[in-house]
Amino acid sequence: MNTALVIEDVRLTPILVSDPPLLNTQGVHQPYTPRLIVEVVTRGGTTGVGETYGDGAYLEPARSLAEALPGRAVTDLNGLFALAEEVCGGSHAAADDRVGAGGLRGVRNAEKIRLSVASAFEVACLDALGKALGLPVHALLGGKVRDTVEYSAYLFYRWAAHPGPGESDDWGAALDPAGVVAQARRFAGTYGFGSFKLKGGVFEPDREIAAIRALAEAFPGRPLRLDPNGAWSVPTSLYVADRLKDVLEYLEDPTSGTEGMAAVSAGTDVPLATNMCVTTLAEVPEAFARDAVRIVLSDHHYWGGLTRTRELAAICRTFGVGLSMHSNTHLGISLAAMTHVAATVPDLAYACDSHYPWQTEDVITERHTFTGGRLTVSDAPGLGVELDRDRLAALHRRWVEDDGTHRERDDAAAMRATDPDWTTPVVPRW
Ligand SMILES: O=C([O-])C(=O)C[C@H](O)[C@@H](O)C(=O)[O-]
Ligand SMILES: [Mg+2]
Repeated sequence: MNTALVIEDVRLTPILVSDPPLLNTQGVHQPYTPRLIVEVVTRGGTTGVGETYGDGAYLEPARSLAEALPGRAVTDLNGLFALAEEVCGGSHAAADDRVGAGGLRGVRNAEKIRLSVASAFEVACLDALGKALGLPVHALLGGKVRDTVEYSAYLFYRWAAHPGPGESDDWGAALDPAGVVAQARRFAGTYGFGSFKLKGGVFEPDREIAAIRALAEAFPGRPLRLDPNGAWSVPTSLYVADRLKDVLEYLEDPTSGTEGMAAVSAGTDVPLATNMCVTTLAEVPEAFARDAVRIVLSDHHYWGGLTRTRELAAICRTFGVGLSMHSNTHLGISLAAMTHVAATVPDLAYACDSHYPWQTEDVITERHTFTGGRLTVSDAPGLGVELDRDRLAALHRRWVEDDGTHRERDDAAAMRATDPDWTTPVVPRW
């Protein structure tokens, strides 16, 4: 073994990053949201970085893995996942939880949490290996098949400001079709995005139909998506699909569960996409057999990293199901990882999601820049990003000083600051 590639140390840094008051069916984003930054340091002196969800359920298995990893090589990615199974297996297993923030991204179980943790270590190992060899991460995944990756504008209904403390921005409120169109125009003008996804499930369906119609009028012929995070019944989903069938590229998770998604899919020609109904391998056979989804939105965190995202792509290809990328309040390390893996997937037919424009704080020295709605795939060694240690320390300090209010993402709790009676809505909501 090349001893320079042996892991000597692993550093974990939980942080809180500011987040605007973006609305979804469960409530509103908190002013600060947790992420976990993973650094893998080799004996050769190379440091690789990764990033994942940062709620408490992820920290405990991450600590177990960080303790067990030194002495192994950054090349041993299969061994990394076997080790994760050994050391994080039963730790802090959260049962199926469709009512927490995890409910916005499907089933929540110990395996998915473990994969979400291990994925950050995998990305960090690939970053370190790439830096050590002078190769970009995409080369370690077999090489890029495109030079740029397209992203879509991720539109949210939102308030102008958080009701309590929090960072401010100049986006203003977006609570009606005119507000959504204004937000989309700014996204298109600033970043060049050519397709638009609206986070729905916030208002009753007719109001959201009106917003999508307004977008279709403002951006004729552009791909549009609506994602209520499973908030609708099957009949409501079919009602919306019927009214928007001429303008939607796809409808994302209109209803919850494979059964419902299959029923909606059978009743409309609008393709259904998901980051909720199929988020684990165990869910693939039934969902694909029942034609419940046409597009899987992969999230490399919970699908278990970049290599496994490529495996998912092969499965989807085999069954004629499209693949794109889901996003969840992430920073520049994960955006770099998403871009590298997306660059290697041959049949990427849809613009990927990213929350990144909403995240004004980052832990890398140079922010990613979208041009024409695209990111250029980096050919620099590793992920092509550098950690900004001062920023990392400042965001960690915020995490340390937090009284616990923001260390767990809880959109319903954030909503209660405005509406004390708010509880996570039971689905179907409409
Ligand atoms: O496509 C999705 O469902 C998401 O991006 C999940 C997120 O949690 C989204 O709902 C959000 O940020 O509020
Ligand atoms: Mg979604």
